[in-house]
Amino acid sequence: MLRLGILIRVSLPGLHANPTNSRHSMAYSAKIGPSILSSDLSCLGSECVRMMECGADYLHLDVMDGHFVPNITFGHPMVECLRKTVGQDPFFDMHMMVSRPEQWVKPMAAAGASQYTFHLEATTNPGNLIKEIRESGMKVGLAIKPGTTVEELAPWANQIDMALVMTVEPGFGGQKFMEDMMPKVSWLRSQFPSLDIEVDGGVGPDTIHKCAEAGANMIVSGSALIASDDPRSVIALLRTAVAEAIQKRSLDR
Ligand SMILES: O=C(CO)[C@H](O)[C@H](O)COP(=O)(O)O
Ligand SMILES: [Fe+2]
Repeated sequence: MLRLGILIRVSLPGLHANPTNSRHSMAYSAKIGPSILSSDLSCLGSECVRMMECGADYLHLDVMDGHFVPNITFGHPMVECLRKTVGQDPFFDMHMMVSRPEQWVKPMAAAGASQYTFHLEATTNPGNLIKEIRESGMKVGLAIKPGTTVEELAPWANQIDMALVMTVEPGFGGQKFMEDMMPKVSWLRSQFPSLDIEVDGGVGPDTIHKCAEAGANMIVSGSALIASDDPRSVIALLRTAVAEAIQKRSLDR
């Protein structure tokens, strides 16, 4: 039986697009981040605590503004309350499905966000936004919608901590997983072997193996996990699938 959360070291000379300027460490691991979008929103704090107690590695918090996507969720005041409820330790990955993501960097940092994941489609100046996020003390995630090519993300890959490949059109939980996004993940993994690569949308026990084989290591799961009678087992299953794929990839080298 594999130990959960297996960590591997990768060393593939020549494959990284720009190894000398890369921010990525030479290790990545399987991490599972529940999306609490599908939970009872009147109990967000206790749902976050429940997910962490069930073995989640981080929390994926979906911020929607009703403009970039046709839905509204919550903003930084809610994040501040969640931080107080769960304490300092849990990692908050803010999935910012908002227009003008620049305007929420400082409020989110002050509220206790750990990583600010913005959409490439939402800004005209990704370089400046990356700099502002980092100066605010957060990690940087860069997300692309299904219609955006991975080549458009590539120029920024060495400046970010995580790339998010959306596997549904952003806006709603509970949608069908888009398997045709997997070539994007495979390409990113081949070009940036140590980059954290996240998938989000329709991911659960039925679809995790496609994501893991393609090379994703940060797994967002919403409805499949939250609605489960046994979220602890689902989290363990997802993590094991990713950890085994990481180990297989390292052995294949
Ligand atoms: O960003 C999102 C939607 O835009 C959510 O994170 C995502 O949909 C997770 O929920 P599910 O696993 O139910 O698809
Ligand atoms: Fe999300």
